[in-house]
Amino acid sequence: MEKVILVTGANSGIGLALCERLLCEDSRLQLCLACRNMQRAEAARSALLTSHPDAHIDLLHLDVGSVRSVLHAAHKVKARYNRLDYLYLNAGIMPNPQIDIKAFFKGLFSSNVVKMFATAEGLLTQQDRVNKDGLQEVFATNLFGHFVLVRELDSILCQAGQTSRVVWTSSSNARRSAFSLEDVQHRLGTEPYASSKYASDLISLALNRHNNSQGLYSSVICPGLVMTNLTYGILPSFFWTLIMPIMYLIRIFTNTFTLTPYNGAGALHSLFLKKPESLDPRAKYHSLTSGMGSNYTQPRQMDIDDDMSEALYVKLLEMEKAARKRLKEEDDNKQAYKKYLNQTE
Ligand SMILES: NC(=O)C1=CN([C@@H]2O[C@H](COP(=O)(O)OP(=O)(O)OC[C@H]3O[C@@H](n4cnc5c(N)ncnc54)[C@H](OP(=O)(O)O)[C@@H]3O)[C@@H](O)[C@H]2O)C=CC1
Ligand SMILES: CC(C)=CCC[C@@H](C)[C@H]1CC[C@H]2C3=C(CC[C@]12C)[C@@]1(C)CCC(=O)[C@@H](C)[C@@H]1CC3
Repeated sequence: MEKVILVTGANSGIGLALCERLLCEDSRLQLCLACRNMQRAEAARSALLTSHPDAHIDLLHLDVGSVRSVLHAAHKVKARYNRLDYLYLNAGIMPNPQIDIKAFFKGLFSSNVVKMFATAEGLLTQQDRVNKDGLQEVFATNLFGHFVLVRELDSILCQAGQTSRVVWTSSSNARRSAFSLEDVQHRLGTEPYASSKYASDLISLALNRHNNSQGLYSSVICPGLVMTNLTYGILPSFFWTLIMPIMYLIRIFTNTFTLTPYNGAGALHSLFLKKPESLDPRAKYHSLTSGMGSNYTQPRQMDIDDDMSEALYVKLLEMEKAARKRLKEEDDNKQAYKKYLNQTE
């Protein structure tokens, strides 16, 4: 049987570019596009089929920000496939981003200018909100839903005599100082995106510790700065169009300005080609682009430690248990109410 690959957030940007690159690599792959909006998912499948008419592309409804949707989607995946070779955890959000203009101009004339363009450290804040599960939306989407998905798919990811891979689309915006074990959802701060991405770096390390012996390997990548719906949400699109020539100019000095989704998906693609045993669990694999526009991948050590990653892993397990309990209670209450209605009729 051909390799089975599931990509979350596959209908646009980096996720869609990854699917295109994977099909160019091997058009016989079984691709599963896991998306929250089926209309956009259909459009993505049509676009992929235009360039690869014989490709095997399935769609799966998945709202990674909802635990119920994750459990339902995982159930469907297990019914559809008897193996899962690659699970790309790519869906992500950055709601209500705000740029600190003063910090931007200050950074522009400081020795930290290259770092500022690569990581946006000190430049970017977001306004988060609580979702239906009672969780912070950024945490729920970028981290927790994906964590529950990996756990739920464990039976087809960890199979005897076979290796499987989980790849997280993290970011160079991930920063230890934006994350706190006392506030893993980042309820109290203004950098939920940086916090959620740092948490995904930690969780990847923990997944390796707990699952390598069963043949499951986890890695993290950073796509660089890519022009997608996510980045277009940061500033008005006319502004981006206006500064595009400047962006290409900056790329001469900053290899992290990958700019196109194709370039951004470079590290995701290169991990597909690498043997899992050869990967460094403490490295983040960066998509980079030279001034002339050629694309390459480079591993860089992450600022993470085992104790913190284990502590977060334990916390997420507890949160997962609580979420499952809450959903079960909801289902039981619904059942009891239905029964009551039937009896009173
Ligand atoms: N662009 C950049 O410069 C960088 C991006 N990244 C990361 O790359 C990843 C992909 O983002 P990018 O391609 O840039 O942006 P896009 O907005 O184009 O892609 C994000 C994808 O995630 C999906 N998504 C969002 N929320 C959910 C949800 N609750 N359930 C299911 N799918 C969801 C979106 O679906 P929909 O179309 O329905 O919204 C979309 O398909 C993200 O994790 C992002 O954080 C990291 C570093 C830099
Ligand atoms: C290029 C010019 C002249 C102005 C743009 C300034 C900022 C809008 C821009 C500078 C660094 C960028 C950046 C990101 C967003 C846009 C910037 C802040 C990200 C935070 C986008 C999402 C990510 O995950 C990061 C890897 C990006 C880091 C750099």
